[in-house]
Amino acid sequence: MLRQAVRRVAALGVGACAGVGACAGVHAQSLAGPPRANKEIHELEFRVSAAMAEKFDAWLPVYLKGLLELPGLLGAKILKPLKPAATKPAVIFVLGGPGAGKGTQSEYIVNKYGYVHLSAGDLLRAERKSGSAQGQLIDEYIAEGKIVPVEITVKLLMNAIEANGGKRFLVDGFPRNTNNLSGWQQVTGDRLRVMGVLFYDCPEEVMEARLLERGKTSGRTDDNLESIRKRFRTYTNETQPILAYYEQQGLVHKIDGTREVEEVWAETQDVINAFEQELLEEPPVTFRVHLHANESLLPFSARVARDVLKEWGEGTVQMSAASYSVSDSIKAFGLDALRSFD
Ligand SMILES: Nc1ncnc2c1ncn2[C@@H]1O[C@H](COP(=O)(O)OP(=O)(O)O)[C@@H](O)[C@H]1O
Ligand SMILES: Nc1ccn([C@H]2C[C@H](O)[C@@H](COP(=O)(O)OP(=O)(O)O)O2)c(=O)n1
Repeated sequence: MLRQAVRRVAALGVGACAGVGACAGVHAQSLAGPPRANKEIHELEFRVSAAMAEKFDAWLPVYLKGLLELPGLLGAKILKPLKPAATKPAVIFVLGGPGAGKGTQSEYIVNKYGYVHLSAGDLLRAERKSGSAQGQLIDEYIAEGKIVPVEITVKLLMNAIEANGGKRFLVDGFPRNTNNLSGWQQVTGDRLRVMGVLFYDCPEEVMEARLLERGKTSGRTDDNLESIRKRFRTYTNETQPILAYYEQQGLVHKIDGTREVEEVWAETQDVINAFEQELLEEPPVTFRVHLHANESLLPFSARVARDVLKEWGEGTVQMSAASYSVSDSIKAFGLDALRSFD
């Protein structure tokens, strides 16, 4: 009987069985074609939960290098460079007028959900205090209720994000104008995943009363009536258009910030829970590898299945394997374009 040009050998959970051939559910899918060459390309596909994808991406090339020591294995290529959304740090922006309750709710979120809280205002105030060259400029902007140039703010934010290495960030009080927004987009590109915007909506008279109260103890140079009013103008003229921008993208979650802290918190949790759910439901990431070998797929696939099970445990990685004769696979996959892992 003619050997099939393509044999889809298995679609199995690595944890489900010890060897490919022994698995229930193994099936052969026949595609017409005469036998060509002895050499085969073994295509292995790994489906990895989004949460594990980054670690798997780091492990796979190292593992394949070791695997190449096996006799009969001629080479290995990783087909798909990895850049899934799931591996990017998630960012939630927290916006609202001065005194709307951004900092208060952010603290609650940090305590319950473990997000890293980055307040643009706090970072700027810390930078000012550190006595850096730009300290005086920051000082003037803050007292005047104006928005500091983004080159300064985005650098502080990115330094904090990179230094922290966390996965979920609350970016509070940013982006506050178009300059903030474009600077952020330029610097972060697609490295971060913006999940949405928490927007605390509160009328000026409520915010003003809160800020004057806060000013009795905050020690902030801008919690006085003159600066507060300037900040309100900046908020209306510069920040509200940013909210409109994100609203158009369906990313804004508006929360009535006038109510008691606990009531605001209850609604905040609903929004964060929805984000958390979204992050959990991230689809798995698929990695594809081609192994070049002399004949016989089964021993290699079984070996990889065992190794993956040992390394990653039951049910973590789903693996399937297929075998192609070299002449067919060159056509099917444009092998010239493949990325070598080394
Ligand atoms: N829902 C609320 N009801 C009453 N006071 C609040 C509420 N949320 C915050 N505050 C108080 O109002 C002031 C401003 O809140 P804060 O969280 O610092 O606002 P923001 O970070 O938006 O400037 C603080 O003194 C805070 O304790
Ligand atoms: N993205 C930002 C955030 C804050 N700032 C400056 C200007 C703001 O009036 C002050 C205070 O901001 P902060 O968010 O700490 O406090 P309020 O929301 O105004 O109460 O910091 C900025 O220049 N750019």
